[in-house]
Amino acid sequence: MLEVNNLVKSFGGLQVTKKVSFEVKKGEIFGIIGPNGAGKTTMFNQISGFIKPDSGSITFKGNSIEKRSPKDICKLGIGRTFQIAQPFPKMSVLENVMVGSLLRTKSINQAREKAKEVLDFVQLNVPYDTPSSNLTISDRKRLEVAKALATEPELILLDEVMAGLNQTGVKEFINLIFELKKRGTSVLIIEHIMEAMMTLSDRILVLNYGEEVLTGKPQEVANNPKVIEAYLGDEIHA
Ligand SMILES: Nc1ncnc2c1ncn2[C@@H]1O[C@H](COP(=O)(O)OP(=O)(O)OP(=O)(O)O)[C@@H](O)[C@H]1O
Repeated sequence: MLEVNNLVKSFGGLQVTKKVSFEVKKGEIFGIIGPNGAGKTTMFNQISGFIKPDSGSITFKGNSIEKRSPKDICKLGIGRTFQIAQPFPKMSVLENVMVGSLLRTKSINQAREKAKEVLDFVQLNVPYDTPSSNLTISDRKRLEVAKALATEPELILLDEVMAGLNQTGVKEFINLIFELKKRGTSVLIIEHIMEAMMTLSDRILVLNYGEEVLTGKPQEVANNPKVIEAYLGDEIHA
């Protein structure tokens, strides 16, 4: 479904994506992990068109997308969330989600119905007219996912949607993501909560300093000494 090939990106002298390649299959939950600054969000930004790679290619359902705009990429079927959720603060939760659903329809009524359906699916259990600025962290995360889902993605990129949640919140999110998979949506996920990544992911790519350390099943990744070293860094030598 998604193929990333030899992707390279530098900011000034800092190379943050170093010839990274991977593919996400239809229906798969594919995780990306790595220490802070490893280049995970930069990878999402390239896939979703917010920054352009210096070289390499990204193909989605056979379409080359590395030079396309974020809107075109979203229309093709890739939705994303942002690490720092930024809802439109003066708008209600329903209106926020309608911004997403209006990508697929010009009818306000249809957009509203779609937005309600998505809000119910993510279990954002507040009245539809609640101003988004009044939401708790956990509900903001749900709204962030709802906005992305309203664009009807075939592949959704989730960037640390569980950060800051308590254990119950994390469990609820894991169930939600499994539910997405059941509905046929492919998922590319970045998360620091290792337990969640190990439970959810079919396969995991480990990045360190912009480079692939390993791609494998959760168990292979958890037991790999290179991965442990990437995480512990200097501590392991101390
Ligand atoms: N627009 C930018 N300009 C310059 N440097 C950037 C830019 N965006 C990211 N970087 C740098 O690129 C590196 C990778 O950042 P990125 O946000 O992709 O890491 P990450 O793996 O997502 O980290 P975290 O887990 O902390 O979110 C960091 O050193 C960061 O400072």
